[in-house]
Amino acid sequence: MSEQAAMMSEAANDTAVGATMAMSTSSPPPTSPAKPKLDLTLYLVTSSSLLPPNATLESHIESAIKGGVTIVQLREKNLDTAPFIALGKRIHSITKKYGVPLLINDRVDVALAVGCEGAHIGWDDMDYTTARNLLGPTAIIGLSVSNVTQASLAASTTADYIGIGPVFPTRTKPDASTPLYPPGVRQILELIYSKRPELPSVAIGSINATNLQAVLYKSRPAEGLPLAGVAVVSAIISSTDPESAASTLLSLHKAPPPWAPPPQSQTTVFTHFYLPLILSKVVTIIRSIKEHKPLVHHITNAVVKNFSANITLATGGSPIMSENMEEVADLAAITPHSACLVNMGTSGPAERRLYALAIKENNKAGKPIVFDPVGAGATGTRKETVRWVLDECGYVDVIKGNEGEIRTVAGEGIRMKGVDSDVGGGVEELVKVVKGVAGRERNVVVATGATDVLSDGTRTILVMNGHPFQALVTGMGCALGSVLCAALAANKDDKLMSCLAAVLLYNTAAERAVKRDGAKGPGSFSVAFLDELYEIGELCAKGEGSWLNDVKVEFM
Ligand SMILES: Cc1ncc(COP(=O)(O)OP(=O)(O)O)c(N)n1
Ligand SMILES: Cc1nc(C(=O)O)sc1CCOP(=O)(O)O
Repeated sequence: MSEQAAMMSEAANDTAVGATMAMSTSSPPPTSPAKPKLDLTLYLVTSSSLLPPNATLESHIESAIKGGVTIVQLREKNLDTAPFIALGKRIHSITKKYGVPLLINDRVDVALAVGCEGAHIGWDDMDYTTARNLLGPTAIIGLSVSNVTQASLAASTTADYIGIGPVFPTRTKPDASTPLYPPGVRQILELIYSKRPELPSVAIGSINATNLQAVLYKSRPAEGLPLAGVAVVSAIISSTDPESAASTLLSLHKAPPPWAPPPQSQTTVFTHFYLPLILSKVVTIIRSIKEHKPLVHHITNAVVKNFSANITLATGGSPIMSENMEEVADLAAITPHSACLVNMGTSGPAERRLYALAIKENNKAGKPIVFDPVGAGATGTRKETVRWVLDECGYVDVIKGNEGEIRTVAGEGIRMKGVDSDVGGGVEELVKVVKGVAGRERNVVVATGATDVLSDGTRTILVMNGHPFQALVTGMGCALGSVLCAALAANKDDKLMSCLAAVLLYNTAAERAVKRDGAKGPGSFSVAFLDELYEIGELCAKGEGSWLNDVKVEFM
């Protein structure tokens, strides 16, 4: 008998996690044991090479289980068979104590020898059918997928779960495929759901305490199973306190993300029948800006700072223009009513670091972020900045841009001339794009133009108010970001409703401004516009909504 065969036969006599977790090695016994309970909430995948100095894998795994890890995978790329099996047995004796399943990565032979609960199989490893035949029907078998084609094949097996990755670029697996980012994970979840609706999945690849909630939130399909959990290597294995690293990840998994609207808060039905109710909410939101005087932290371009500050003040908000990295966390936490504008009008490497920090800190504090992808399609650098902000920096509550910018965000190969948008698609086409981006990002998108299009992916509104002079004043477009921030900071319940209030305020102020005496061109218009913003705020403070009599909105 070979050494490997001897070990496999010895392992068959080992007891797995209780009787229920034993797995068969040949033909199943007459009364087949049940499959071990599979809880993928927090999946620890190991790598001894990433342990901190002096730590042992055994103690690290035990601590991580105490912190809340629900399943462990032994993934050791540089171990020969015998030491791999020996390590597997030591780890299994720990995981069994806690009733946590242990799987072996890639090596079905080692899984059999250890007598643990199953194996995780990659695309280049043993084929699923052979692995299932060897491990038996009660073993847990997981399969890796990195694209929809693999997902389709994996979902046609009887695998117990799917590992989807990499979500982000990761140093832990140098040969990993192209990152999927949360929207790519969502596409795979939708595909899996269409083939095997009950099949659970985990995501893997650079998931940590900073991005876990964004991964779960942004990858959630409109219909079907969300991710059952996340799988991590370095976030726990490289920590010097694996118990607290695991418990932090677990609590983040269980808590709703701070940016999620309170349950049942989005009750506004956007139809013409409800227009009076919608407009009365608009008045309430603008009044609440006056009441709360929300702080609007501007990270914006040099060209528009002064104008944006004045617009914020006229609306009833409190502007601060700060690009100091040291202040970002304090500004996000200083008051319950604040929001942050990230406008990439003039952006270089230092600004990009600032955007990342601002998004992270405001996400943590549950404060809304409005992202303005200025000139998104103009250069490769800007396109990459947009991709990076949305895919890798966290969650942005609102994306506001002109048609060209929003189409670029959607992934269209628009070539913009600077920051202007003259892509010339029809409104119907733009509605599809705006809805698509909002659905993909699970946020609100505001596309500005002669007709403004607002959508949260489900509810879509067209606003046909405003005046052509708005396009002739530098900073007019950017400063709408300030008003969106003020409205979102004052009312977090329904973000689309807050955006609608901001857009109606802005465009109605423009229409009223040109009717003022002396507003004959863009210069005098911009002054009259500030006055009108202020005056409409005063009207709303008195509960007065007659300024909304001329609104032109369409609900879709
Ligand atoms: C939970 C989980 N998902 C995916 C993988 C990746 O497995 P694989 O494709 O076999 O790559 P290696 O881990 O062998 O590098 C995983 N291990 N766990
Ligand atoms: C083991 C593994 N599999 C991946 C996949 O894409 O299938 S990514 C990956 C490494 C995950 O490690 P970390 O959490 O340290 O980034």
